[in-house]
Amino acid sequence: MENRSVENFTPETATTNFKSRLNSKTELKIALAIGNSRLHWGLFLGPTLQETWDTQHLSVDAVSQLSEDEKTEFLVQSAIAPIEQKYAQKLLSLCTNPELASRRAQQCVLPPLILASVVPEQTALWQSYPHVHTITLDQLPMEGLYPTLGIDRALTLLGVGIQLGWPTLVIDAGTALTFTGADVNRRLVGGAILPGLGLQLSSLGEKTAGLPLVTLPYNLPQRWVADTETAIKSGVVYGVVSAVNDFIQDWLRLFPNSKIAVTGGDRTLLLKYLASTFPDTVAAVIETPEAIFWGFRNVFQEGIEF
Ligand SMILES: Nc1ncnc2c1ncn2[C@@H]1O[C@H](COP(=O)(O)OP(=O)(O)OP(=O)(O)O)[C@@H](O)[C@H]1O
Ligand SMILES: CC(C)(CO)[C@@H](O)C(=O)NCCC(=O)O
Ligand SMILES: [K+]
Repeated sequence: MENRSVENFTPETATTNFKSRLNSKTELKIALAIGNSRLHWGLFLGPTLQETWDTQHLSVDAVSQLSEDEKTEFLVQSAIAPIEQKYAQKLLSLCTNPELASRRAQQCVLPPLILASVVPEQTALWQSYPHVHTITLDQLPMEGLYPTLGIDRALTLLGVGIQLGWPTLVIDAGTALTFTGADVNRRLVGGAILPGLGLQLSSLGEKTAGLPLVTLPYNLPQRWVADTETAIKSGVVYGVVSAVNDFIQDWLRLFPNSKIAVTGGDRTLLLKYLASTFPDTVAAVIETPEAIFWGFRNVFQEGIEF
């Protein structure tokens, strides 16, 4: 296994790596986790996660107006351009012949794209990428998964469990806020789903006549307040931290030695609010922004051919 971390991975070494690895189809992989708000990308060289980045969803309408070849070209560019930009390396430089995209894709070494998606409409778009594979629940070495469980929850749980140890509780502060826990036998114990911090704010702003759209405060707001904006912030923030604290405490009663990880786009703010309200609880929580990619890595290591 390669002993290289994201920290000491420079554009220079990347360029060398890409050049030397371009012909090794199995080494370079692009992992794409499709969430409800955005796309989360990870670049793997062998088992090593090199880089992560986020982008917007693709526009379903815009893509549907493209011809098949244009679609392929667009998807390849969407996946590859951020990598080329980061490493100042033309991944497809051997393939600049402006011929048909599909022919071009066939002739080039294109990293396979491995999807884990909870948004079927977005999954469908990516099927025109020349070398795409979708991870499903049955491929994960875990017990007790129920058929409608989100693949993001399962993959993240697997990643954290393998990286940090079992039992494991994962809190994903994304569009939805989820709790997902498994025991020492990698068996899903269960979890819970509630609207995420951002979604609570946007639904109040959008579904009421009298409430404005507000953003998440940088610090813990006052609890008892006499203005509308802060009252919304107070309700959402104190509601969420109380719920999170309560789920964690209950989980620790069941599994006193459990690892507890928090991930998702709102994790840093959530941790900050928790630190101000339940410092003892937050001391037990590990911030794991790349947790879902740990899950991808495990799937890659399981020996499934992509
Ligand atoms: N640059 C950003 N763009 C969009 N959302 C962001 C950004 N930075 C932080 N966030 C926060 O991330 C939250 C969404 O989290 P995340 O991106 O993890 O969700 P998701 O993975 O798309 O959704 P889910 O996993 O719940 O389906 C939003 O509530 C928002 O407040
Ligand atoms: C809960 C979300 C939206 C979180 O991304 C996703 O995991 C999902 O759509 N899950 C399906 C339902 C379930 O996990 O039980
Ligand atoms: K839905």
